Amino acid sequence: MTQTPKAVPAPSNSGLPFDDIRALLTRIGGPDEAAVAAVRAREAQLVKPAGALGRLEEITEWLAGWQRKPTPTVARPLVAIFAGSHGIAARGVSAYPASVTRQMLDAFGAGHAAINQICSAFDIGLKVFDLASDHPTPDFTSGDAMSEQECAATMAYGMEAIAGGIDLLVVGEMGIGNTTVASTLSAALFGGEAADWVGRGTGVDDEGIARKVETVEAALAHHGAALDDPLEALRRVGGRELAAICGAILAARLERVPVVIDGFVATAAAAVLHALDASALAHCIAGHQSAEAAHKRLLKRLELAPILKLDMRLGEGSGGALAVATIKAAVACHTGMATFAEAAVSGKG
Ligand SMILES: Cc1cc2ncn([C@H]3O[C@H](COP(=O)(O)O)[C@@H](O)[C@H]3O)c2cc1C
Ligand SMILES: O=C(O)c1cccnc1
Repeated sequence: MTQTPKAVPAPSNSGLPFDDIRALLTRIGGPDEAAVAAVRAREAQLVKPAGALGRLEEITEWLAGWQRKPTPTVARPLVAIFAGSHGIAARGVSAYPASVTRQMLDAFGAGHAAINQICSAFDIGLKVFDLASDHPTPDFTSGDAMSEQECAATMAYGMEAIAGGIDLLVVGEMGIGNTTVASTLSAALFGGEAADWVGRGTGVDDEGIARKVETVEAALAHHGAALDDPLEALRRVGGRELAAICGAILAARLERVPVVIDGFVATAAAAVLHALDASALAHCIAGHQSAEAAHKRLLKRLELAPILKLDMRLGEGSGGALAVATIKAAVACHTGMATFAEAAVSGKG
């Protein structure tokens, strides 16, 4: 595992950093239809009843279309864990202390966490991006989590996740208190009652739930109509790991790397891009549906169908990494199976 050095995102020198992000969004294109057609043509000849691999066939088409090649690969998949810390954690919105974020970064480095085991079980690379996690962002019930420059620079840092020739990216996160961040951002983007977007996260009790609802409501009241712009919502009531996830997803689109989104927190980050451009997540797939009820709600809004439902509520990219195993199997079937002719098996009568 590679652990990148601690980095405090440098302020960007460009006058209007969010304009740079919006400009990148205008450059996103569609999938390679010829690659999709090639996959379909081969799929039809493989030695199985037509369509019998169900969603695996769709997954192979999706991968080929966004990798822009007729024979898709999952040879260099990577889980990127983005880590941040949050001023709102001091409001008692998590079942665990904020110090756990730093301790878990050490655990990732030592190979002690769940994500380490899943990545090694399926031969997936793992990189941790520490987004100044020793410096919490301000409490967003009374201020902004980030300045525009910090938010844009953090998005740019997240873009580094696609470096090194990877062919599939899983976006995951670590940051005590960040399910409340995800709830606030979701409420800002989609409206509805705060309670609809709040869940137990690491396992808060009913009082913890009440504090989470109160935090979301206070943030919405403080920022008001400024949250109508999705990038403003991200910088005001988001967090660094969520901004970096947005950057990573956007860069992946421009560099032909399909993306597997992990749980509620990662999906809330992705929702910012969707709010900016409804086609911005077409190269993304939902790895799983987490046990956090708001995740189901969010996936529905984004029209993303999860590959797995395992009642997981961990984060760290864990559900996304498990989905990579399924995606690998889909590609193995597509590329390794024989055709009816090669296997000398009779076709449909
Ligand atoms: C030991 C430990 C390992 C984790 N790995 C991911 N998370 C997850 O829990 C946090 C979000 O939940 P909340 O909003 O309730 O704090 C994030 O750090 C997330 O990735 C963990 C949490 C803990 C305690
Ligand atoms: O679904 C998630 O992303 C999640 C749920 C609980 C705790 N941390 C993350």
